[in-house]
Amino acid sequence: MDQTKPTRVVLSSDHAAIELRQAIADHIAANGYEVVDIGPITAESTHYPKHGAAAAERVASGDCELGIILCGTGQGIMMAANKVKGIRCGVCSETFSAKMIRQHNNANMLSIGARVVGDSLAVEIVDTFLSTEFEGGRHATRVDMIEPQDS
Ligand SMILES: O=C(CO)[C@H](O)[C@H](O)[C@H](O)COP(=O)(O)O
Repeated sequence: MDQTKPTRVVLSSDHAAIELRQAIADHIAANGYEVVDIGPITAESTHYPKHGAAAAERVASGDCELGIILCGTGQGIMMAANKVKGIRCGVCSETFSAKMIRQHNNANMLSIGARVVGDSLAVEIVDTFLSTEFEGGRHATRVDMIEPQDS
């Protein structure tokens, strides 16, 4: 990461995670990250695929360096994000996985289930994800193999 300017982090969710998304946005903004919260604003029922894809596009385009997305389980919105070329998103319910998806998988997006983990654990997971760097080396070879090869 370029340490000379704040890391831009895109946030999105579906209706199941509006309050947790706001708590995460406030927390990471207070810690010096630039938050790009692309909504939705209300808790009206909505469709997680469009919100996962919209956040993923922000990361894939380079507008944001990292992304954090949330839905009820974290699973559906993660699946949608991972359909976007260049996105590596993992669902985490504990901090060890949040550390490893950065160190070994160079994940550029994190997904959390608001109906799975409590708010304080979610914030710990976010902090771990944001503060862990990719190790490179043998892991870079493997991460390169994830991207579909053009035929
Ligand atoms: O967990 C989810 C997908 O993996 C999402 O939160 C879905 O929107 C969830 O299925 C929502 O269910 P709801 O009964 O419509 O709130």
